[in-house]
Amino acid sequence: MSPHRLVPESLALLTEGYAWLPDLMRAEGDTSLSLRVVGRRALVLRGPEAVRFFYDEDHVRRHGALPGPVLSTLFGHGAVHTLDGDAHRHRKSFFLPLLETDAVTGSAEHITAAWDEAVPSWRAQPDVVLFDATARVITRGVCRWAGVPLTEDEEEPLARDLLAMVDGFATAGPRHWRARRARTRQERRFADLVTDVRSGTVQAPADSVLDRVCHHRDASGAALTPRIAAVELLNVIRPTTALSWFVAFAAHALHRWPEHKERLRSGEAGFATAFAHEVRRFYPFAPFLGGQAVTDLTWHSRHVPAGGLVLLDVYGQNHDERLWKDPYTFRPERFLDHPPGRDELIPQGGADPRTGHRCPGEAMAVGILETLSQRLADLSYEAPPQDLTIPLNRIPTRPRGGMIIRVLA
Ligand code: HEM
Repeated sequence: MSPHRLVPESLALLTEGYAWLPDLMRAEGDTSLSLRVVGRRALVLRGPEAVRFFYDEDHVRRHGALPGPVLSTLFGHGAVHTLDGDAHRHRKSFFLPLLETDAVTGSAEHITAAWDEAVPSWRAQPDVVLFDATARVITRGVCRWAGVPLTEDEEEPLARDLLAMVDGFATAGPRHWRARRARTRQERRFADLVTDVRSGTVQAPADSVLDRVCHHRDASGAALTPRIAAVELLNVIRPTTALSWFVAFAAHALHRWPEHKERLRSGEAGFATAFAHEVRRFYPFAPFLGGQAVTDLTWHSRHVPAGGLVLLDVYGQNHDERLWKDPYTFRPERFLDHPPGRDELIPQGGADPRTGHRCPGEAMAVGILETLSQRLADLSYEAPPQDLTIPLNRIPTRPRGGMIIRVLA
């Protein structure tokens, strides 16, 4: 096989989705790959050792690596995701308190309370699209926890915009334009909120996420502009609401393998955590991560010149049989026997979140997914006939019908 493929790979990504890099790796019989992506040389890699290589700032930088359409929808221009070195470390320090137990338990408590408030209204409806209903629950809970004021009327439009920003980042056409409009609208609204807090018109609860973003200073010592503060505030609220994808997947898993319901209900030590990890490993969400080679790089005899792309095959690594026995079997027990190694399970990035780009919301994501999976197992509902397929050529994907449930009295 030729070392550098010349097929229009951006097109392959759009048509093949999550299977794109794993299929190429399989054809190569290897854990790394050289190819061209929109005319640029690229190195693709996976595995715990590759994770450490990828997260070494002497090898890969993020600035200039993320395409404009991804920034205009998913992350926001000027976001922490795009920074390197000192600028990154300073900005990241705003997010690091999310790793603390207070944030993990506090956010989960607020979101679980919002779930409990919503359940009676679900009973009154014939059918509930769990994906959409969960987004509304999480939006209410995370805003309360973060100190962001939100009236009941504002909940649904905000939840819809937050989902749209994630849903439209990897596609052209109407989903993408909806995502851009959603981001423009919410960046404006959150920037106004920051301005109001700074002027004293709105009170932010002391030490809340809202309070902290208004006072955060960058490496230069300057306060964040209202727009950048809005971008980073959204980088807490938006991905938390994106947990709706994992909750829909958790419901899908409980539908296909209902034996896990009893173990979730029983409160068995460690099982809910193992279940949350397996949902994050098994189901597709982030396909891969990308950066730019700082210098000419060689990985396992494959080369990429300075300025070329380096892609970490996230979905492929989470299903690599060298790391996971029977990778396509949903088996939470694997994490009871063996808690995930730092650089093995990487649905939210790898290496150390304190120094690199790994997701600072990972512990929150696991905590929220644990409690909402338990709530789901406790809920009395049936799933009416619906399309449960999860198309792998759609990024991000989910059960086609959004997991429709009928909540019983
Ligand atoms: C649905 C659950 C989530 C998924 C799948 C997810 C996934 C990811 C991934 C793949 C990255 C990129 C890592 C890298 O570039 O190396 C990331 C970064 C990030 N995530 Fe998450 N995340 C989730 C939830 C959260 C939550 C709940 C928060 C905050 C409360 C959060 C905040 C962030 C931030 C701020 C970054 C950028 C970090 C940096 O560049 O230093 N995420 N996330």
